[in-house]
Order: sequence, then structure tokens, then C-alpha cells
Amino acid sequence: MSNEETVYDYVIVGGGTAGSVIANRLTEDPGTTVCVIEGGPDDRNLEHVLRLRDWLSVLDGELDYGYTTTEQPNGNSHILHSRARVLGGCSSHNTLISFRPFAEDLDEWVAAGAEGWDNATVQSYADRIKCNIIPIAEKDRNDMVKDWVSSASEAANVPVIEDFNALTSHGDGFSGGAGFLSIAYDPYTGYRSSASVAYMHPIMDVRENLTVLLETWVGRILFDGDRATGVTATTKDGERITVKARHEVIVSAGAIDSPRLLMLSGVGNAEELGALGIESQHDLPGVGENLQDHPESIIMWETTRRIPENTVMDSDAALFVRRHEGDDPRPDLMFHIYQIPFDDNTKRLGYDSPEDGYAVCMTPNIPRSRSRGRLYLTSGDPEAKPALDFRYFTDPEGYDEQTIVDGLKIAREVAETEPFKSWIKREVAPGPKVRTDEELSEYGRRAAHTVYHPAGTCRMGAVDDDAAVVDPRLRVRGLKGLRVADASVFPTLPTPNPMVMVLALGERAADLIREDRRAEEGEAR
Ligand SMILES: Cc1cc2nc3c(=O)[nH]c(=O)nc-3n(C[C@H](O)[C@H](O)[C@H](O)COP(=O)(O)OP(=O)(O)OC[C@H]3O[C@@H](n4cnc5c(N)ncnc54)[C@H](O)[C@@H]3O)c2cc1C
Repeated sequence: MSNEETVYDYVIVGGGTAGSVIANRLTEDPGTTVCVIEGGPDDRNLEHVLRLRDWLSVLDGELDYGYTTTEQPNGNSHILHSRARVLGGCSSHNTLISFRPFAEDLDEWVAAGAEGWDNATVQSYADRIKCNIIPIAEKDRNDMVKDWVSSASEAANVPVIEDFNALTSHGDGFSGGAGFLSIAYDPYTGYRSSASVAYMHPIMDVRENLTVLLETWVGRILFDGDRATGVTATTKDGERITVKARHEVIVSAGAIDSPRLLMLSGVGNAEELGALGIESQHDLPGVGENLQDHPESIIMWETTRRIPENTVMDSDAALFVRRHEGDDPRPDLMFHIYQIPFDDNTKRLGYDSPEDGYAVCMTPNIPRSRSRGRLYLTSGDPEAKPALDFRYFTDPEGYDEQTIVDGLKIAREVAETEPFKSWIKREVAPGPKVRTDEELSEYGRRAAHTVYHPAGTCRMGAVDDDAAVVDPRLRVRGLKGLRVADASVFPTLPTPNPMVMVLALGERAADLIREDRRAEEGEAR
């Protein structure tokens, strides 16, 4: 690669969910050059990645960074935080459940200083998303899940919802409901409509202004004074390269690797970095703080008869419940159904698992968990994985713990309600002997898992908010030519699954980048 070829207008670190969107939008202008540097391989020939139903086979393998957590005294210390190492990022191995964010989630963002991220603005960016987001096709709706939707609706006293997103984008939102999910997929082939499928495949090898470096790992951001000028990276063959950015470096490496890269580049808590032998580039103590997740637990049953095989990805429906009274209309408990034994944590606790085809689970999760954790480096060695201390179930009021207890109880009520009841042979985990709140809490927290939604570690906030990492235009505070655009900038997690919010954020990030460049060029004239 000649020197000349290694200078681009924009360098994007991470061709994941947000990075793919930004790369596509910026290269719509033939005069703008973009280099995407992605740690994982191309997904175009990876059948098990493209076929949505095979999602579980991608977890914990060579395409998964497989982060662990620090010890969680109140929760489960054994959770594996899967993060995809492949083009498209987590949208290439997730379940592609697609919820538009709720209006009140965005009201919360604006109140937290994220000016311009109001509901009307964000919904207009969600309208632009290219992924094929549709309610699950009729052929993929199996009879057991249909019965579950009907029982969940009756037991929780909530309506059956035909299209959750229609209520969010065209209605008044909703406070609770049960229904089949909307998924980003092609129902004819069963293939993903991930960020890479929708945004990268159509333009790779087509747009001459787009360069994609695959299986190349960015180790450091380069600075000239307070301006980011490029990155150093290591290719698959071990070659060290430097890629320069004429205008900006955009970090879209995800909620774990974005703060990690900033810290390895000297952007973070100067004192802590100094103790690890990392020279401070810019003291920004918020980097890695505000780590959030949607924690969940699990109840598993054995069925009386084989579960029908038609499905999109074995988790096709959801239930939302609002327990509280008061002004906030949002639901405060969410449940996914799993038509398979989702048994990693129950097995570890000694529970058996029903034969394949005879297990069904409900996983209550905490949509707005109150526990907050942090991510930090334990060494200056760039190879060392960062420590993830989610501090699960540590909120002083015990809100998170109570939510899981309530969730397990509501799940049992669903299983007691026909027509789903007739599918249930026995409760496998936690089992009928676990009954009191104390017992349910102990089991629920030890068997807890993640819905795989870490976020918030490069929090966006007002320009004068010293604890924020990026300003509302996603620019790293106090530095020039450097933005972060991915789930790490979320001030708070949206109530439902966050991928649509990440895609919409990518869409808006591209607009902000273009606007700022026009403004800069205007000033320069
Ligand atoms: C198993 C699983 C299931 C999920 N299911 C759903 C779901 O159904 N619905 C939903 O809404 N959300 C779901 N999520 C969450 C959702 O997928 C993520 O929140 C979202 O995709 C995150 O997007 P991102 O752009 O922040 O990061 P990512 O998509 O993770 O992108 C980061 C990219 O950066 C690359 N990278 C990282 N560091 C470097 C580096 N130093 N150099 C080069 N490249 C680098 C990575 O390889 C990756 O491609 C799920 C997540 C997982 C893991």
C-alpha cells in the first residue's frame, strides 16, 4: 500500500452495526473517501452467519470476542458477553429483533443533555433504515408460540399486538402487550438483513471511494496535538500499518471496544491510565463509566409434545408488562420466549435440560435497569481484554432484583393459562419447590444472563457536562477530528432491544459529520 493510498477523508474503526451505516452514507458522495477498518472477516460467504436461524452457532466461536465479567457478588459471574468479530458486527450474529425506540426513552436522552436526539428527529432517522424490518411472516409463526401469545395476553391482562413498531412510529406507543416480533430478515430465504447485508454488500467492490480493510485490528488512535489524525492497525498477516484521516476518525467499535481503544490511546481517566503506564493524551474520566445492560433471568419448562419446527430464530415473540402506576406509560418488564433450551446458566446450576424439541423458556428482563457498572483496563497491554464490571443487582433500592422476582412470577401465571398451559409437562427450572421471593431472587440472580445489550460507556451529554465523553454531535469532548458513534454513546438504554436505535444513530451520525464538514469548509472560505 503506497503512502498516498493510506490517507482518506474518514477512517471508521469497526465495520459493525453503526459503522456499516456511516460508511454507506458517507460514500454516497463520490468525492468523499472512506476507509473502514474491521477486526473480523467478510460475511458474504459465511452461510452460518447469513442464515439467521443459525445465530447460536456463531456465539462463543472464532467469530466471537467472548468477553467475560468481573466477579458479580449479587449476580452471575459466569456470563459470556458475546460480541461479533465479523463484518456487520453484532447485527451479524444477533437475533435481529427490531424495535423502534420509545418516545419516552428519547425524552430521557434529551433530559440527560443529548440535545437533538428527541423522538421526532430520531424516528425520522429510523424511517431511513435500509434493513428489511417486518413482523414475522405467517409461515414462521408456530402453533405453540401463537398459544403463548394468547396466554401471555390473558395472564398479564395486556392486548395482543400485531405490529409493535407501528404503535411506536404512528401511534401513541404502548404500555404493555404480547405479540410476534418484528425482525430484520428476508422471510423467503431466512437470511439476515443485517447492517452488512443492507448497507455494505451492495456497495463493496462497487464504490471506488470505499476501502474496507478486513481482519485488521486498530490498536491506537494517532494525534497531532489535540487533533486525531489517523490510526495504527495490525493486519491479518501481522503487518503494522498506519491509516491517516484527512478529516475525522470515527470510532464505531461497540460499547466494549470503543472505550477500550480510547483508553489505549490515552483518552480516559489520566490517573488510572498513568498507573498502567499509558501516557495521557486527554483526561476524560467518563470513558468506560456508565456501563449498562438489560439483565434477564430464565424459567424453563418441558413440553407435553414436540414444538413445531417453523420459526425465524427460535425466539419469535415477546411480552411487555407495566407493573407500576404513575405517569410513565412505558412497560417495566419484558419477556422473550425461547422455543429451545436456553440452558447455559441452568445447567451450571445443576438443572437437567429437556430433549431438543421439548423445551420452552421465558426470559424476564429489566428494560430500565438501575444498576450501573464500569469498564476499565487492567493492563497497558493492548491484547489484554478490558474488565467488565456490570455491578448487576446492586441498585440500593433493590429495584432490579424485584423486577426479576416479579418476572418469574408472571411467567408462571402465563404457564398456568390455557392454551399455553396444555403444552407444559413440568417446570424444569427453577422448579416448583422454589417459591418465596427470597428463593426466586436467589435463583433468578444466579441464573441471570444478559440480553447482550451493553451500552453507555462513552456517554453522550451536554457540551458542559464534564462526565460526558461525547457531545450531542458525538464529538469526543476536548479533542478535534474524533467522534464515537455506536451503542457506547447511549446515555441510557432504550426500553426494548437497542439495534434499531444503533442503526438510527448511525444514520444521524453521517448527517452530523457531513454538516460539520460543510460548516468547517464554509468557515475556511
Ligand atoms: C447475541 C446477541 C444478540 C442480540 N440480539 C439483539 C436483537 O435481537 N435485537 C437488538 O435490537 N439488539 C440485539 N443485540 C444487541 C445489538 O446487536 C447491539 O447493541 C448492536 O449491534 C451494537 O452495535 P455497535 O455498532 O455498537 O457495535 P458492533 O455491532 O458490535 O460493531 C463493532 C464492530 O467493531 C469491530 N471492532 C471492534 N474493535 C475493533 C478494533 N479495535 N479494530 C477493528 N475493528 C474493531 C468489531 O469487530 C465489530 O464489527 C444482540 C447482541 C448480541 C451479541
